[in-house]
Amino acid sequence: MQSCIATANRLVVKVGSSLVTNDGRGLDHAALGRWAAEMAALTRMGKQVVLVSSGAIAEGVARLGWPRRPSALHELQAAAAVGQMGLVEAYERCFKAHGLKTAQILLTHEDLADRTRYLNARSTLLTLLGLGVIPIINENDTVSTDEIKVGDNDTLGALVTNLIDADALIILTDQRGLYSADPRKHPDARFIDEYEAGQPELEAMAGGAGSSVGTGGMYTKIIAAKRAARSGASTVIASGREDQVLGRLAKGEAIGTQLTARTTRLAARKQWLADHLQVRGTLQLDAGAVRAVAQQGTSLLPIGVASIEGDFLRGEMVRCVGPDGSEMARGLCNYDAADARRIVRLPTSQIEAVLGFVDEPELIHRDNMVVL
Ligand SMILES: Nc1ncnc2c1ncn2[C@@H]1O[C@H](COP(=O)(O)OP(=O)(O)O)[C@@H](O)[C@H]1O
Ligand SMILES: N[C@@H](CCC(=O)OP(=O)(O)O)C(=O)O
Repeated sequence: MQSCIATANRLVVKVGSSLVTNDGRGLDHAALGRWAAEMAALTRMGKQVVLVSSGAIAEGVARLGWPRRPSALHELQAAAAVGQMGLVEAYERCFKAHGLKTAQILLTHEDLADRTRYLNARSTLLTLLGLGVIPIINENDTVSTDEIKVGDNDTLGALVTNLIDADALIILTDQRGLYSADPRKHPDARFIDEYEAGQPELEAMAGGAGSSVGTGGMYTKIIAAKRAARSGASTVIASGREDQVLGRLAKGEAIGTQLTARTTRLAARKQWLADHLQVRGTLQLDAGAVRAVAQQGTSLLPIGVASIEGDFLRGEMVRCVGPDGSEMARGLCNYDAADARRIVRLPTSQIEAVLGFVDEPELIHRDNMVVL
């Protein structure tokens, strides 16, 4: 089997607390340096890399000289604030050694649940990647209370994977990958090389929370892989202590456990389009446009739209109906309702003359449309 990382262009790499902090003893600077060197090599191969790093609380606990991880929320939040400083300072230094700039992004659940904030987070991350910067993400633990937090960084890694349409998620941890049972308790457990993400039997293999340093254990990694697979991204769970783990995966070597997404990214996106978004308006297509979209699989151009109902913003979901009023497709409109009204029935070449700008030549791009 060739690792899915070989063909992935955009990657999210998640590293867990026990790895980052030497099992809670304090930041493992040598390990951070090794991962930074490997991620730098990936960027030289043309891949875009986002790092999701845990370890703020564990590092804060070590810096404050506390004997163990506290349980009171305000103490955890205080520890996170102290530890996050050390984390980003160390990463900045490690990436700088390879000529790479870093950016700190602290996210909360609300940033990913609220549509406007979601789009802002997405566009900031994509801008940073376009600039060749390595975004380093963690949950904003100091302001996240139980009710509103993502809770663990495996889940955060999957949410970020979906947020930026990454091709794959790599979860580095303190085990070689997934075993048929927790290897700490079952030394005879069988190693899993590859499995289809989202299969229920995986959840049975992963016990509860793992080490005393991290939060998730293997269970949250399995659920993260299931989540990432919904947007068509496969997940690799591997040991962060394995020599050259990222570089070897990028060369196609099968290391760790690969949890493969069954659907392609495009098919997953279309499923999401079909299921999840609120419809804000209606485009009435002429018979020629219905034929082109439904039978020839083309994008929807303004010339094929007779009229528009509703009030929607650029990027919002609209319904496409035929001359008989029946819904035949849905998609994300490239223009807001007011601009779209001004360009319907016109050839693409006239968009600029009418609006003074061209966002996209089509009203709805094929990739952002699902035909019903
Ligand atoms: N089926 C399994 N295969 C491998 N590890 C497992 C399994 N079930 C539970 N675990 C435990 O999960 C731990 C990793 O989770 P965790 O400590 O939260 O790591 P991280 O900090 O990297 O997120 C392993 O050390 C292991 O003890
Ligand atoms: N945001 C927390 C990480 C929580 C977490 O999920 O840790 P882990 O299970 O080690 O990935 C921190 O930085 O301490």
